[in-house]
Amino acid sequence: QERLVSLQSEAIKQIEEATDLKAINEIRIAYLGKKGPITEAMKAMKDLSPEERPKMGAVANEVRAAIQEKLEAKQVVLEQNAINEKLESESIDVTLPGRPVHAGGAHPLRAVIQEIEDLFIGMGYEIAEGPEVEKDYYNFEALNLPKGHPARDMQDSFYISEETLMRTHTSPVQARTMEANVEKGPIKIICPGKVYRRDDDDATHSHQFMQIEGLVIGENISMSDLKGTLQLFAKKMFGEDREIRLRPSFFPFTEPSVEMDISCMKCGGKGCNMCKHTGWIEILGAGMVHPNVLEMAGYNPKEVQGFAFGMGPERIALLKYGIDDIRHFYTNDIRFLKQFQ
Ligand SMILES: Cc1ccc(OCc2nc(C(=O)N[C@H]3CCS(=O)(=O)C3)cs2)cc1
Repeated sequence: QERLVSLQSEAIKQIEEATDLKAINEIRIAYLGKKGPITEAMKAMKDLSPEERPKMGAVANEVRAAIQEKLEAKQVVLEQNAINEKLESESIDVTLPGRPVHAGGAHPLRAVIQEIEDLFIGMGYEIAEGPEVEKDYYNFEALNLPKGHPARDMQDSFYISEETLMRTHTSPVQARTMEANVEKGPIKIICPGKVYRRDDDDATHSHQFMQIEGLVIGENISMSDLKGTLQLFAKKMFGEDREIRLRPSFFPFTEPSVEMDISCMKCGGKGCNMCKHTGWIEILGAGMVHPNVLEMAGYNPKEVQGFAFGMGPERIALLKYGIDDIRHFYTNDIRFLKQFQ
C-alpha cells in the first residue's frame, strides 16, 4: 500500500512537470495502463488475506482516481495552451494598412497619340497603317521626291536594299491608300506610326520615333478647310484660348505648304523659354496635296484636291506635359512614367 501511495505522488509530480499531450499520454500508460503498477496490485490482491483485500482495493482505486483526475486536469490545461498558441500564431492585425496595388498607366506618348486619334476619329477620319519596311517608290517617288532628290540622301535613311528602306515618315501609307482607293471616292485618314531616320547620332535625335500624318481627299477641298481643321486641332489639344498662325513653307509633296504655330500657352504670347521668347510655338507642317502626288496616285487634280499635315507626337507630348528631354519616352525610367498614372 505504501508503494502505491508513493507511486501516486511520483505520478502527480511527473504530470505537473509534463509540458505536452504526448508526455501526458505516456504517464497515463505507464501508471494506469494494463502493464502498470496499479493493475499489478489489483491482480496481486487474490493472494491477500480476506481482511487485507478490501483495504488494498480501496487504496488502489483512490490512487487510480487521483492520478486520473490530475491527468484530465493537466490535459485540459495543455489543450487550452495549444489553442492559445495557435490563436496567437495565426492571429492577423486587421488594422494594418492594406498593401497598395500598383496599377499601370498609359505611356505619355501613347496617351497623346490616342488623344489625337480620337480627336480626328470624332471628325470622321479613319486610322490607316502600313509597312515600316517600305518600298522606295512609296516612301519617296510617289511623294514627288524623284530619284536624285537631295531629301533621298543615303545618310538620312536606313536602306535595306536598292529599292527597300525603313520608312522615313508615314506619308507612304497615305500614298498607298490613295492608290488602293480604286473608286477614287473621298479619303479622310490619320496615319500614326514609327518612322526611322539615320540622322547624326546626337542626343536630340532618336533613330526611331513616332509620326502622325493626316490626309483629306475630296471635291472642293481648299486651304480654308485645312486652316479650320488645324485650328480645331490646336484648340482641342492645347486649350480653347490658343491662337494659330500659318507661315509659308515648302515640302515637295504639298503646294502651297505651311507651318503652323500656336500661341504660347505658358506666357500667352509675351515671350518665355518655352516659346523661345517669340510668343509662338511651332507644332506641325501641312499643305495642299501637290498635283503630281494626286496624279501619281491616279487622281485628276482638276477634279479632286486634298490637304495633308504631319506632326511629331513626341514634340506634342513634350509641349503638352512640359517634358524637357525626348529621351524620357524611350528609356522606361519608372520615376518618369509613374508621373502619368
Ligand atoms: C500623299 C501625301 C501627301 C502629303 C503629305 O504631307 C504630309 C506632310 N507632312 C508635313 C510635315 O511638316 N511633316 C513633319 C512634321 C514634323 S515631322 O514629324 O518631323 C514631319 C507637312 S505635309 C503626306 C502624304
